[in-house]
Amino acid sequence: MKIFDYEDVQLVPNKCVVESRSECDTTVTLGGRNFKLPVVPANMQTIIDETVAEKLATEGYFYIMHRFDEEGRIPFIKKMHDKGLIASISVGVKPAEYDFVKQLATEELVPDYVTIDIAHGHSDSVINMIKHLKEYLPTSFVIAGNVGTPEAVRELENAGADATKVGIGPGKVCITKLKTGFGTGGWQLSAVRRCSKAARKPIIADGGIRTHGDIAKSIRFGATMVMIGSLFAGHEESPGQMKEENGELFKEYFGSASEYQKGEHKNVEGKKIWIKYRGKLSDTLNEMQQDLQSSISYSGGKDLEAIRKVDYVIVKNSIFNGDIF
Ligand SMILES: NC(=O)C1=CN([C@@H]2O[C@H](COP(=O)(O)OP(=O)(O)OC[C@H]3O[C@@H](n4cnc5c(N)ncnc54)[C@H](OP(=O)(O)O)[C@@H]3O)[C@@H](O)[C@H]2O)C=CC1
Ligand SMILES: Nc1nc2c(ncn2[C@@H]2O[C@H](COP(=O)(O)O)[C@@H](O)[C@H]2O)c(=O)[nH]1
Repeated sequence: MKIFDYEDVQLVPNKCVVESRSECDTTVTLGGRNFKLPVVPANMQTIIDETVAEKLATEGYFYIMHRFDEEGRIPFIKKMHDKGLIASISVGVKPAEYDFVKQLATEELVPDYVTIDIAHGHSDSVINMIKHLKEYLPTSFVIAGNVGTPEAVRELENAGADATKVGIGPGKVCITKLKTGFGTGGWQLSAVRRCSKAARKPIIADGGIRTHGDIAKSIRFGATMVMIGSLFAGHEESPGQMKEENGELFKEYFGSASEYQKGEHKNVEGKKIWIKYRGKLSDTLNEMQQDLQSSISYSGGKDLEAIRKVDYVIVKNSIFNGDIF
């Protein structure tokens, strides 16, 4: 098995067919809707809140609201639908979540997208939740995860998932790889490649994106969409605390399985870091779009499909995926 990660690979340019990078189309379709970028901010409490979700939806970006404000989900769906925006929420797999899904069906509050968000998605608990969602909310687009193997992708797809999310442990605030010895940290790009070869439905590559060029690499190896946490942390709009140190501003970014999220030190697989303040989210989104347009131009095409066909070379081997421990 050929194993590599983002920093080990470079894509090989093809002859340019556009006169300006602005001609390159970065839009993607997921669940029958078009979005401006093949990128979704991570469904984490220090990355997205209702204000950020509304901004993203209004401006034509895909978003997934986190699941950590359980009571807030129903009012959130109502608010988004009242404003004519997509409602995209997350659920877990505990018994109360089954009742929540039934309540949505009873009240005819149908989210457009539902993401099942747990650490070890290749499990009966996720398969059962996919079936429950398909029974009660058959028109919702179900994203299930997280997984790291082709077998898991097939099994979740066969259970009814409309897309799967790939990435166990490559995240910036993830310590799963250190605490358990398992995961796709250090070979996330290869895992995306293996999973996408087995997939019949879209794959969302989740975690380990450290530069905008990694988005193009994810697409080259089969991702339809890329979920990103750390590069979206630290913005003016990012939820969470800000601090000043030696005249510089920082914002917190913590893992969903960290003690900061859980409120206790039990089964902790995440940590907190401070990200240097980055300014406005729109500036980052615009720069991502420009960089991806440039990637498309180097691929010798006019849209994301062109990236999928380019050659690549392995330039080095690494296991730390940009993280310094
Ligand atoms: N993408 C990634 O690499 C990772 C992401 N996370 C994020 O952290 C958050 C919390 O995740 P999670 O703990 O799953 O959510 P929950 O705390 O909601 O746990 C979901 C259910 O799965 C069980 N569970 C969790 N981990 C395992 C495991 N390794 N084997 C068997 N059962 C398990 C839990 O039981 P019990 O707690 O009793 O075991 C619980 O019943 C999520 O947002 C998730 O996305 C966490 C780790 C890795
Ligand atoms: N192992 C853990 N993974 C986590 C945790 N919280 C979130 N995540 C995953 O990380 C990505 C974001 O990765 P990044 O490299 O872009 O920062 C996120 O989407 C989750 O899948 C956690 O506590 N532990």
